Amino acid sequence: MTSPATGVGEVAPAAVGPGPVPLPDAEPAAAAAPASVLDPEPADPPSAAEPSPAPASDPAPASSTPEPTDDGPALPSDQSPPTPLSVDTPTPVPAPPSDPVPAPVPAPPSDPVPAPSEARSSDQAPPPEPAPEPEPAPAAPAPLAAALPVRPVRRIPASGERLGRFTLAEALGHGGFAHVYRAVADDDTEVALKVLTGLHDDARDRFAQEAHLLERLDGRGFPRFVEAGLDADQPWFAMELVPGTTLRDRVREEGPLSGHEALGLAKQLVDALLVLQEERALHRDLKPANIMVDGDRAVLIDLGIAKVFDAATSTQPAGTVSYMAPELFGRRVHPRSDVYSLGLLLLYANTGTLPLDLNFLGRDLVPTDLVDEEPLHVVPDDDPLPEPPAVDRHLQSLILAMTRYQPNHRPPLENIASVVRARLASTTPDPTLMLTSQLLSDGVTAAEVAALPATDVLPGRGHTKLFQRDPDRSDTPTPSRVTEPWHALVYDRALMSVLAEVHADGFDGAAEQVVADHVAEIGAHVADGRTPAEIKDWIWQAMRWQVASPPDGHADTLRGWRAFRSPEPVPASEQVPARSRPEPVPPAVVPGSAAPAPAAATQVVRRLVPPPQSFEPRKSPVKHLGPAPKQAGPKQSAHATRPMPVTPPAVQQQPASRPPSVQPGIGQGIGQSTQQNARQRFRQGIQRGVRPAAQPAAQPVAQPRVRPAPQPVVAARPTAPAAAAPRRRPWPLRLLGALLRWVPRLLLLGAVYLLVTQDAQAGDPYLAAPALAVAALGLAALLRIGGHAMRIWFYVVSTLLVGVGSAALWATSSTTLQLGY
Ligand SMILES: Nc1ncnc2c1ncn2[C@@H]1O[C@H](COP(=O)(O)OP(=O)(O)OP(=O)(O)O)[C@@H](O)[C@H]1O
Repeated sequence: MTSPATGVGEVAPAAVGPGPVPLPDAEPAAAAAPASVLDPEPADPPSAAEPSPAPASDPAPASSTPEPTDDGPALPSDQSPPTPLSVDTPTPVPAPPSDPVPAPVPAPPSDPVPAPSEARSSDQAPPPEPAPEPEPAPAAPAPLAAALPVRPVRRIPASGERLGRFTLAEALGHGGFAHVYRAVADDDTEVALKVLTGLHDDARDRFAQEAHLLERLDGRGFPRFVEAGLDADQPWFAMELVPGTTLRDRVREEGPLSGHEALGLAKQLVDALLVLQEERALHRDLKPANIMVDGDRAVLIDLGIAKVFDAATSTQPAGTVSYMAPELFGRRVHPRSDVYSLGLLLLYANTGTLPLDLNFLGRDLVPTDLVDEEPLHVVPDDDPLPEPPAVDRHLQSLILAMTRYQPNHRPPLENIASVVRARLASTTPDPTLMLTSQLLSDGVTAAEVAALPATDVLPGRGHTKLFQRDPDRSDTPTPSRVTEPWHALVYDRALMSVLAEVHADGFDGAAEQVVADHVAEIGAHVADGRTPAEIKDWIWQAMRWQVASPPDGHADTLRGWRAFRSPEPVPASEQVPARSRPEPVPPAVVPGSAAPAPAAATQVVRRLVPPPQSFEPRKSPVKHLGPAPKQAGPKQSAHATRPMPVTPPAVQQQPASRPPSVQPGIGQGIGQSTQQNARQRFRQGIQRGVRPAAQPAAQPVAQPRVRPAPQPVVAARPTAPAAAAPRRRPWPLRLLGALLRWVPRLLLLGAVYLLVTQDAQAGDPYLAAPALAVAALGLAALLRIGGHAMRIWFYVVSTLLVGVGSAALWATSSTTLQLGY
């Protein structure tokens, strides 16, 4: 699924939890920062000089250290015989060792492992390197070692190791749960060998499923299956080594494909997906990094999260955010979910770019959605602004049909295949092929369709009715409003920055409170009636974060997280005076937000430069180290002082080409408005006691040149709902909110007062106190739904106590009366 550098928007499933440690980032600054989620393409892969994924050269200790795994202690190499796939053998899982001890680290090789491209260009396979000698791991400082939780990490094999009859050569890439190597068989044939390195609960099963599926696919559009060792302590399988490069790298290096080339690519991919469909499976992770291209041949790789389609729902959110079909965010897998991703993939192939938030629009796309008017790169002042990439008109209608919001409005693969073939043969395809019976039943007659030219676009209105063409109007209709504005919270970098921290530290329980506070701050209407818990769950799905657990001794609450983050106050001698405290450096670029402006005054940044990284779940070193504000070590302080993001001035002046509601951000608007609040929170509480990192003096930045937004384009965008306006609620409203939050407390106090003062003999009603308590609970619940931070559990417990107390009093007094006292 991923190449050496996990991409932005590629939230590797197994980068969560106790999976292997990803490659160290090339840029330290980038490494320190959480990053953008939805950029379509990953950061550039490391160069040959950079550490390779091969463990021997990977300085990440967790990656290179053979440690005990959940399947048992790691072995230096796997010599087990291959398993014939036709026989399903249950995998023995040895009990984990009771007392895991750090295992030796393979000695680093003297020469860096050659980069895949270098190795592939060579005709001769490099001679197998001798297995590295284990050497004792360097002793960690005692206090630090004690602070580190013991996490089982499956070892990552080194070049030169043998698996079955194969000798591993260089690493070709890795994802969250497996590493792929070029390997040489005893008979000198070359294969791509995939080794399981992730430690998810179901990693073994998923891995075996991938191998079995690959075998069944028999090389039709996928690498040919060769052999597997699934019973091994570290399972592996060998497959055809597909020459060439990924589509992502090809587009980056050689530019976008022409319309005809993209249609040729579409044909091969649709055929491959039809084969997959025959096997009743879905790929679920179609993206340019998962397509190998070699000349005109395209091969789909990485069936790691392919799902054999047996139900309408999935328990596991999966996919790469930028290319994910909207229904997958809600865990509803549909047989046409791959059709959606393929549509966006073709857009990327043909234009070399993918607008950031297409799958968050909540409606069918229109032609203007497909191009991003803002240039992707740094433009010197004197240069003319580059034209936005144009989509081939034949592809455009195809892409618009394939990316319809409702899965059953998308054409089936068979129809897409027919249209693509017709286009490649320069004949006119039947226009009804791009429609579905569902779409027709929603309001378009076959006659209407036949009246449209075959190459025409059939934009949807909302996602139910087709646009009825008005002969007097040539412009595109304005689509209906965005239906799910709260989805845009994922672009809110202030919120996402805190959530990424909370999650990285293992405090998922605190996240709900963070969301509740944030929504209450920016306006409850943004939540669109969703509860903080629902929003939090959705964000976890969208980011593919798995449930984490907090470090021992800390409650999984916001308070617990704060305590974890700042257990000790910073001594006065080390505190930086508030006024001289430097502004925090923007740590991350989240989708749609802008990157820091370059230093050179002659250049401006139009959008994300360099490509931002995704929030990689659970990569924060803080989860191991805990807050150490007093320790001045650069690594710790770099993370511990990770500040709330601040938009650099040059970037704030950028024109938004999308309305704020659908743009990365509710984003720009609310992101900015909440930035101050978030920063305030940052200073006041969330990172109390942590000093922000020093920041170099701000560089002078040129005013960005603003491309005047073409009016029709802006008009064609959805209008911003009220939720989008940058806002901080006016003080009377905030005061009213604070007063309202006091009402349930007062009601509860009244209930308790009644309870303790009521006098049975005076005939006081026993129901008054419970009634007041219930009213307090109800009001608190309403306020909570409205986005206020209320502790519902407190009201529930209090109501129960008042009820029980009243009942007890009533029982006592009636007994007393009956006895005649
Ligand atoms: N058959 C193959 N031939 C050549 N190169 C391959 C082959 N399979 C994978 N690769 C290379 O290895 C890289 C990683 O492969 P893949 O995406 O399958 O890894 P993964 O560990 O399954 O990813 P994830 O865990 O994210 O699902 C690819 O980007 C590609 O460069």
